[in-house]
Amino acid sequence: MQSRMFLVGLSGGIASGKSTVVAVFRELGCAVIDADVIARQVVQPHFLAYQQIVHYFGTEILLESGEINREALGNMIFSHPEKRQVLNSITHPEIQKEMLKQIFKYFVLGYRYVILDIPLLFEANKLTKFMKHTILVYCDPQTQLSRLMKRNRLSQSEAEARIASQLPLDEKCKLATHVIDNSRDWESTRRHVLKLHGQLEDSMDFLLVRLAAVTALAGIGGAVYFLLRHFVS
Ligand SMILES: CC(C)(COP(=O)(O)OP(=O)(O)OC[C@H]1O[C@@H](n2cnc3c(N)ncnc32)[C@H](O)[C@@H]1O)[C@@H](O)C(=O)NCCC(=O)NCCS
Ligand SMILES: Nc1ncnc2c1ncn2[C@@H]1O[C@H](COP(=O)(O)OP(=O)(O)OP(=O)(O)O)[C@@H](O)[C@H]1O
Repeated sequence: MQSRMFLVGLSGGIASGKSTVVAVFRELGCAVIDADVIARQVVQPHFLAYQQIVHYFGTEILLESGEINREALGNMIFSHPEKRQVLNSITHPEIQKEMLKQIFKYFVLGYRYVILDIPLLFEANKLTKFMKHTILVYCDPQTQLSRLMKRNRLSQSEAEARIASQLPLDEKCKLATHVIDNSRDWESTRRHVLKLHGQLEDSMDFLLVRLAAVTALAGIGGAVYFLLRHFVS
């Protein structure tokens, strides 16, 4: 097991391309934790968040199977900021607990860094202080809108409401340590991810070099102390 590990936060806007970028990092063997996947797990029936959601939003947001109707809940929260706030306050603590467990798992497995894909990373800015790097997956506003409308089959006003529920991408760009522009074709995004992956691996080497230097200095200090104690009276 390695002794030092660091966290890399990855974020973006709705439909800006986080999953697309993360797929390349996974292909390169990186450990990735996806907050959207965890957000789906923690609202399964019998989980605490599920019970709280049904209690607040009512049984009309349930499918016949008893599972949460995500489309209905999405329509409700993206057009009502106060309802969105309630859903966030129910789900976010559960998501964070599960993320911590998974970070620990990757630490035990010996990974030197873990990429945390968190859509609301910069909105909940208290998380960024734990991260050595933050990556923002950007795409220009028109491309974001059209990709979101196409993928989720939304009208323009529905898609705009979802985009408006998050900090503007231009603002997030200023807060990130790295920006990947996903406005163009897949291949140009892929090239950018490969380059950034190289930088993350290099910063890992730098950590190892620092660790080696500190160990060497401690060894030299110990040797000097030993010589002084035994040969200088
Ligand atoms: C509202 C829900 C039911 C919609 O589900 P749906 O399957 O349609 O979308 P999915 O979960 O795949 O999210 C897609 C994207 O929507 C955006 N989004 C999701 N929740 C929120 C939110 N509370 N505020 C702003 N944007 C959000 C993110 O960019 C996310 O990547 C779902 O997103 C949810 O439960 N959200 C609350 C939990 C949360 O904040 N998740 C974001 C990760 S921390
Ligand atoms: N470079 C690209 N060229 C064309 N289409 C793209 C590109 N990148 C992503 N897309 C498409 O845009 C949509 C959004 O991409 P993706 O799902 O990766 O975004 P996301 O940020 O993970 O979204 P969300 O946060 O809403 O889940 C998808 O339908 C995807 O296929």
